[in-house]
Amino acid sequence: MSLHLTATVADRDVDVSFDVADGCTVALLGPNGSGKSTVLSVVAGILRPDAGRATLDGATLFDLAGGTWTPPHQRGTGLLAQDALLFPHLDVLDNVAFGPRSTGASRARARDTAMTWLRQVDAADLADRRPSALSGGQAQRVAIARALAAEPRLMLLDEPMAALDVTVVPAMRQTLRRVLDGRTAVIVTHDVLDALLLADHVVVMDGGRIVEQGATRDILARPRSTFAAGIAGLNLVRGRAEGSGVRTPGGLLVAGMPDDETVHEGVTAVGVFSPAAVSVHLERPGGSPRNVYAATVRELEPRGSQVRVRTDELAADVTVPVVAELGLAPGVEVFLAVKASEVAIYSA
Ligand SMILES: Nc1ncnc2c1ncn2[C@@H]1O[C@H](COP(=O)(O)OP(=O)(O)OP(=O)(O)O)[C@@H](O)[C@H]1O
Repeated sequence: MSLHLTATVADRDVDVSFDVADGCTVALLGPNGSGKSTVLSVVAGILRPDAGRATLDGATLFDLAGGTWTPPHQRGTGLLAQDALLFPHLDVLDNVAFGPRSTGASRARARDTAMTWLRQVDAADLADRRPSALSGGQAQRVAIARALAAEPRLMLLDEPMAALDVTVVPAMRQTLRRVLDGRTAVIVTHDVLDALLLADHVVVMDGGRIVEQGATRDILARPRSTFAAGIAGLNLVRGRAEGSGVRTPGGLLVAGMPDDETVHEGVTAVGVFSPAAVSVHLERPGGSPRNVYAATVRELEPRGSQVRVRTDELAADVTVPVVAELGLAPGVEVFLAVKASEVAIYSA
């Protein structure tokens, strides 16, 4: 059940092309407005692109040059949105039985199938409730069962946990991990844990374009886009390779450890380093060779025994006593320092 997609939506400035291999889950990541939901809508058949072609396991979902447009209900795709959108007048069992019923199963058989799926998502005990008597998390479990009961060839999930109380998210993520295992799926998410635990591959979008894609662990370990670095919790500076460093468009030379195989003088490259490797000073530090940036503290964020100090472009993790000693607060001017040995430089 592999998906091949190429699509352009001109008025939203979205232009993408990617594949999802059989049985794999791809996470679509990217900042707000980058086009993730647009891509899902195109695949689901809710939105007609201006150009492009998509096939699912060889069947054409659309081919605009050839004039083919398969309507949403004939695509074999199951869409799970942020909100469960259950039929309010049907009880849970009949909500889930809806898919099998509409493909011709008898009432009894459809209800059997529905019960099987409700068990899969740990919601069998809710079978005779009305949607109005469900919590958000319970309703979303039922929505997952309803989508799966229709036996989709491709599952599309648009931030399925974004509307849920944070306390129910870990259990829901476990359920999704179980039911998506071995299925072909695309999940839109902002959460690094969703990417790590649910997706084999990630596709990172920005401004309607794909800026990087690859195996989840590769992208999160060696991000090449600011967005992927952000969700991986890493600092990233971009520029051109120069000597053993990266020269940013602002003229700053960031010294690091270049990956000799990919980094050649002048290529577009990134310098990537952990906030834990960054020290914070009130005076410009001298001494051992280090990269030093002047910056203004924008935000302080507690992280266990550390505090993440965010500036416009970079972040540093320091201890609480350091925050107190330096009097760090939003608006304070600081110098951030990172040793060249802590900066990985690779082509972008
Ligand atoms: N119904 C619509 N009509 C016209 N333009 C739209 C519509 N929905 C979204 N857009 C525009 O299309 C672009 C992509 O939006 P889209 O919702 O696909 O992004 P997204 O990555 O899913 O964002 P988010 O993370 O905020 O949900 C944006 O410029 C947005 O303003």
